[in-house]
Amino acid sequence: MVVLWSGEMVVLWAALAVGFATLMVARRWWRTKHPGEGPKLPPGTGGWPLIGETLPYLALTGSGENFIVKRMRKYRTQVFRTHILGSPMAVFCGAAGNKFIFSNENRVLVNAWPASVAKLFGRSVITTTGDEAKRVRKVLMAFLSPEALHEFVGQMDSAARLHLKRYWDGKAEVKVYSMLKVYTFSLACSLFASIESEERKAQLSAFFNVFLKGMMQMDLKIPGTRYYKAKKAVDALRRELRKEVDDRKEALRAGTANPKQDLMSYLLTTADDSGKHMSDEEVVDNIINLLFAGHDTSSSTLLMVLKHLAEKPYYYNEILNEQREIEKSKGKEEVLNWEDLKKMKYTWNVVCEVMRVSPAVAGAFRLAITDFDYAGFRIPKGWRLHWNVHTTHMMEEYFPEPEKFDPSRFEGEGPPPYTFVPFGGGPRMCPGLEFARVEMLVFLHNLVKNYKWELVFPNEKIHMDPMPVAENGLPVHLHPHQKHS
Ligand code: HEM
Repeated sequence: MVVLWSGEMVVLWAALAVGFATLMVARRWWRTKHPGEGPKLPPGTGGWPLIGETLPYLALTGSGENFIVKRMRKYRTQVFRTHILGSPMAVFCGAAGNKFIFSNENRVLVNAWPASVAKLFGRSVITTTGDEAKRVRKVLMAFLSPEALHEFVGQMDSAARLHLKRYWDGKAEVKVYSMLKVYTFSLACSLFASIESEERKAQLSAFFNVFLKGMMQMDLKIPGTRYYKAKKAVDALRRELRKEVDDRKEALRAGTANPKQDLMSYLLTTADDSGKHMSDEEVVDNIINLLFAGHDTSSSTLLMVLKHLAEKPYYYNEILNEQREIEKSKGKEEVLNWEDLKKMKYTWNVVCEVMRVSPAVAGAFRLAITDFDYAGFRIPKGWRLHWNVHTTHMMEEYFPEPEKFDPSRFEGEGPPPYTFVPFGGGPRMCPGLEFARVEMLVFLHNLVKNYKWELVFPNEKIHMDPMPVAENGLPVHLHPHQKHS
């Protein structure tokens, strides 16, 4: 019997491993090119080895709209294939594609974030699927439903007034982008965890910004890299919020905290259908999750609203008239309530039109959990799936003259189903929609009734990173209205 010395063994195993890997790659390539009988793969290309079409996807706009529009026109199908961010991917276009994605969660596809991102978020709403996701979302909705939010409108109004007083009043110029981020983060700290101290908010915000910068990077486990720093920052956030949870539990036991005072209290006291409560870790992870999903999205949307209103005085004036009517119906110190929000129809139509032409979120990703056929094409199990907001919003067949800014599109019945999708749709639709609507309307009410504003750089560029960001932070000249006697 020949005895191989350990060096030979290593070489043999290495050769076997390389051979096996080559076979697997060749098999996958063969299956892609020759899917056998039945429907073919959607039209498209896998691009370059390994990187696929990631570079052209990212290069065009940072969120892929032009990349998608170009291919939609070229292939003239409801779905095309590409290879981005390390996976073969099917891109679903238009209302039919959105409907398919939104209606098939847990049947043929599931919500899917890259593993490195999921690791940072722990066990929370965006990382769970199936029954677990339904359970978590149901508990979250105890706080995010319109009924629960009725109670928070006044608090949001007071927060908006305080923010404007502190950061805008008396200034000739403000940088809108950073101010909006301060507003939405501060509001989230108050309403999610009753954190009011400015010092504490600043500390959490610092951790949070490091986390945001590094979360979409590769997990290289190398000190100094963005992902490594993000991991450290999210661990610190967890520790800080865990302290808040411990204090709150104690206060709830002692009867000195209200079970409905904020998101944290709701999560600690709301049981799921089987009577089980979230663990402390889950409460913390879900608060971090909502801070992430719910503050940059609203501030980026408000950024675009303020830009459009500065450029289009007609819509600004119409909004001002609507908000003045509401103001007139109230006492000076009286805060806004749910009934007032119902009267802000015109303002909301303008916000919707801004979200149509300049959406904050580009779309989302899913994972095919089985082979399936769509529009006459075969989509293999394991592929990533993408639906895109902006491309649908710019389709002539749903929105005539799509480049034209026209809030009247949202009057009456509004756009047909699955065509206006800034918040997604189906079981994974944004659960923060109502929260976002209230926080944005309350802010706009307070801003327009006090100020008009003018862009310092009228043609300031907006780029997607991955949400709309203004090149210079959108500085504006502030013009306070004359006070009525
Ligand atoms: C204008 C502001 C906002 C926009 C445009 C927006 C948009 C979206 C979109 C497009 C999705 C993905 C839906 C999908 O995967 O199909 C999403 C998910 C989500 N949003 Fe929002 N969002 C906003 C504000 C908020 C706020 C304020 C909160 C929390 C208070 C929030 C919490 C979430 C959560 C937790 C998810 C994940 C849901 C899941 O995976 O089941 N969002 N949002």
